[in-house]
Amino acid sequence: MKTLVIASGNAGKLREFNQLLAPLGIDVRPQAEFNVPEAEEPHITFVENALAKARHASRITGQPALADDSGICVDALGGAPGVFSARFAGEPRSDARNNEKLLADMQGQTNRAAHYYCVLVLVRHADDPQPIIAEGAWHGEILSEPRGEGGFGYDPLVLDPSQGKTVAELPHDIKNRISHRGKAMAALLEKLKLYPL
Ligand SMILES: O=P(O)(O)OP(=O)(O)OP(=O)(O)OC[C@H]1O[C@@H](n2cnc3c(O)ncnc32)[C@H](O)[C@@H]1O
Ligand SMILES: [Mg+2]
Repeated sequence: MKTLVIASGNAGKLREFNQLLAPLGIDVRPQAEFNVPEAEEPHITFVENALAKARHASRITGQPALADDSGICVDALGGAPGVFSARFAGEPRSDARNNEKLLADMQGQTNRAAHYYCVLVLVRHADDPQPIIAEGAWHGEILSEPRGEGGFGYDPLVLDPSQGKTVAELPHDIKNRISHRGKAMAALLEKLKLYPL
């Protein structure tokens, strides 16, 4: 069984990576198991932040590492919160306060279009010159009040019009199939066939 360190401290992401990868026989280990501290995310692009997180975890653990940098990009807010999604309402980070801020910023907006975006970066070792990079997006609309109990982060506010449900109302297997992260993972697994772990 191949071991893969997940370079994330987000419990919601870790749960989804487990659901996506454990059935494939990949032994998914959160970086916390190896006492990897949180990495800096100083960059203005998702891909640079994901690469920084993957390298950081791989350097400390000596294992291959997979990082995810993701966020919600809202058209009427010029793409915000984007790469700053985790800390939209400042420190300490809180999904509840981030969601309140998003609702406040969207008050009176008629254009509710938004998309989730995810970049995954896998490095075999910290100095891997050929990181595997894959991305996925998921388009939806920002509601004016939360619905649903599942998922994490902004999920109660994001409606998938084709499902008629918020992401927090979708069963996790459906979210994993159609989400930004699920699509990025499918693309990553295709690339991994060419360059196995
Ligand atoms: O960096 P790590 O440790 O992985 O954890 P994080 O929560 O800080 O992750 P990011 O820096 O990638 O920030 C992504 C934020 O975007 C939001 N987000 C990303 N994917 C999401 C999803 O599937 N559902 C809901 N919110 C999501 C959520 O608020 C995350 O905190
Ligand atoms: Mg982060």
